[in-house]
Formats: sequence, structure tokens, C-alpha cells
Amino acid sequence: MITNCVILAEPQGSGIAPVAFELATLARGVSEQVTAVVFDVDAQAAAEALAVYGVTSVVSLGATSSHLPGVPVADAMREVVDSVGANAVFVAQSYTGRDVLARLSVLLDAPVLTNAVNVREDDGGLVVENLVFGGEKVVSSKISAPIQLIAIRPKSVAAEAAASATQPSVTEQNISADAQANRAVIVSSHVEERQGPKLDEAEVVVSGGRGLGNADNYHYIEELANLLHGATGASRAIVDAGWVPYAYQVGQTGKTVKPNLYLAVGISGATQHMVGMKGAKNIIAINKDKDAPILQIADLGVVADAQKLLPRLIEAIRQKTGA
Ligand SMILES: Cc1cc2nc3c(=O)[nH]c(=O)nc-3n(C[C@H](O)[C@H](O)[C@H](O)COP(=O)(O)OP(=O)(O)OC[C@H]3O[C@@H](n4cnc5c(N)ncnc54)[C@H](O)[C@@H]3O)c2cc1C
Repeated sequence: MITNCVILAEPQGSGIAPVAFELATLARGVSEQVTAVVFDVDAQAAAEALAVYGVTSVVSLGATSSHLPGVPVADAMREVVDSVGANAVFVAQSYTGRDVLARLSVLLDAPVLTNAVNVREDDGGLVVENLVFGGEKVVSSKISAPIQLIAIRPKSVAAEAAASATQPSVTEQNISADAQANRAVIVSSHVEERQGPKLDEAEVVVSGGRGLGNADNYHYIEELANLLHGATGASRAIVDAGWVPYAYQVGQTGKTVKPNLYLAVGISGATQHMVGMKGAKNIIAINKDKDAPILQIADLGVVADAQKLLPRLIEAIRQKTGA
């Protein structure tokens, strides 16, 4: 085991982004101590949430509010790493996580591994796993440097509560004047409008692909997701075609999802798509080609013309649920 692992618990809404619990689960499996760095949240509430996942201490950086977190958070995390004697830092493979990790790498002169899907212990050190060739192969890497910086893809591991909750200490850490001065100011921001649950957190995901025929038919995916209280997703083919925004993309270069139910409509099942959804508990695929690769991993495969089936399926669910 390593002695201390620092994790970055990014804010989301008024709390902690769920990926922090995945980072904590991984960290406590390889490290005696787990220190979580939080910002822009109520530190006590964050500590209570993180305690369930075995975090042993929490360092609060206060508010970064209208600034990009990269500069100040990386600067403060460098001090946290020094003060707790950390051997590793785990962040989410998110915009903020990557921004912080790159800056931390320069500040600590430490190597970075990104896009990791697992971290395990081997002979007292850490082994980091990455997927290559569209998830077909796993590459295991070992870093020999004293401090290892690792970005982990959300939803790669399940967040699991520790056998017993911890009682993390909560300390405040000020952001240095230099880092304050070098912060980038956010002059405007755009919040993507989306109804229903977030794609990477939804229990039900309904995704559409090129088999929908045209962009207008994507409304069937939206109606179905709405009826099933799920989120809408997409293959890269229809993102590239401009039918839906990139935020909808599931797969290697999009989001990883692990819902209870993944419904793939008119999606062939390229390895780059499947790597982002094959962890779903139940997979239903609708495809007119009985040899489509997605049907090989589907729990239920429906060989049908989606453009004819979807309106009838939607109508049938409406009648059954009275929605
Ligand atoms: C580096 C790299 C990264 C990539 N990352 C991603 C990624 O993150 N996510 C991703 O999705 N892809 C990704 N891709 C692209 C991927 O390889 C595929 O091209 C893409 O997933 C195909 O999308 P699709 O299944 O919608 O389209 P197609 O492969 O064209 O499949 C369409 C499917 O619809 C079926 N169909 C057609 N008509 C109907 C109908 N009327 N009813 C029912 N079924 C019908 C067809 O039988 C076919 O199976 C990546 C590729 C590369 C090279």
C-alpha cells in the first residue's frame, strides 16, 4: 500500500460530483490514507458524504467562484501533496481534472497518466490500467516516480461504501496570492439545456444512431427516454453529422455510462461505442441487421426497422402507463 493518496472532489450543483466517490473507492483500495481536496462546496457536508467512502481527511480551498479552478486548485493541491506526503493524486478525467493535473505535473515535476480505468496495487506500487484499441486490450503501466498523477475515467469503477464510515478531519487551505493573481476569470458561461437525468448518471439511457435515418427522427429517442425517465445518448456518427450535440456521445471519445438499462436504437455496435456502454446491467438493441455487432452483447435484441417500431413502442408504453 502507498501511504497517502490525494483525490480531487470536484463540486457539482451544491454538493460533490459522484465521480469523487469512485475516486475514493479506488484510492482506499491502494492507500492507507485518503485526503480529499474540495472547493466551492460546504466542506462539512462534503466530508460527511466522503466519509462513507473511506476518506480520512478533507482539505477545503474555499470558493473559486467566478474563476477557472485550474490555477488556484493546482497551486493549493501542490501544498496539500507536500504537507500530507502524498504518493499519488487521483482526479476525474474531466475538464477541470485534466486542467488541474497538467498544472500539478509541472508544479511537482511528476508524470501523469490519463484515461485510466483502474488502479491496483502491485508489489507496494501502483499499476494503472488503460483501455486501447476501442477497449479491446488493457494496458497496465507502472510509474517509478515518487509521486504519480492519474486521471480516471468516470464510471470506470463502481463507487462502493467502505465497511465502516470514517470521521475525516476538515482543514482549510488558503489559495496563495500568486495563484489568486494568475486566475483566469470566467467572463461568460453556457449551461447546456437538458431535461431529465444527466447522461452519465442516469439509470436508463436511450441512445440513437445512424439507423434512425435522419435528425428529425431523434425526437423518438427523446420521447422514449422521457417515458422511461431516462437520459438521451447518441453514437458518434450522428454527433458528427450534427444531429445532436457532442455532450450526447457515448463511447471511447464520449461519455462512459453504466445504467440499469441501455437501449441502443439503430447503432451498429462499433468497439468505440461499446466501450462506453458495455458496463450497462441490461442492454436492449433495436437493429434491422441481425448480424449487427451490438446484438452480440445485447441481453435482448430486436431485429426490426426502428423507424417503424419506435412510434408503435412509444404508443404502447403510453397506453400501458397512461403517460
Ligand atoms: C478514434 C475513434 C473514436 C471513436 N469514438 C466513438 C465514440 O466515442 N462513440 C461512438 O459511438 N463511436 C465512436 N467512433 C465511431 C465508431 O467507429 C462508429 O463509426 C460509430 O459508432 C457508428 O455509429 P452508428 O452505429 O450510429 O452508425 P453505423 O455504424 O452506420 O450503424 C448504423 C446501424 O443502424 C442500423 N440500421 C440502419 N437502418 C436501420 C433501421 N431503419 N432500423 C434499425 N436499425 C437500422 C444498421 O444495421 C447499423 O447497424 C470512433 C471512431 C474512432 C476511429
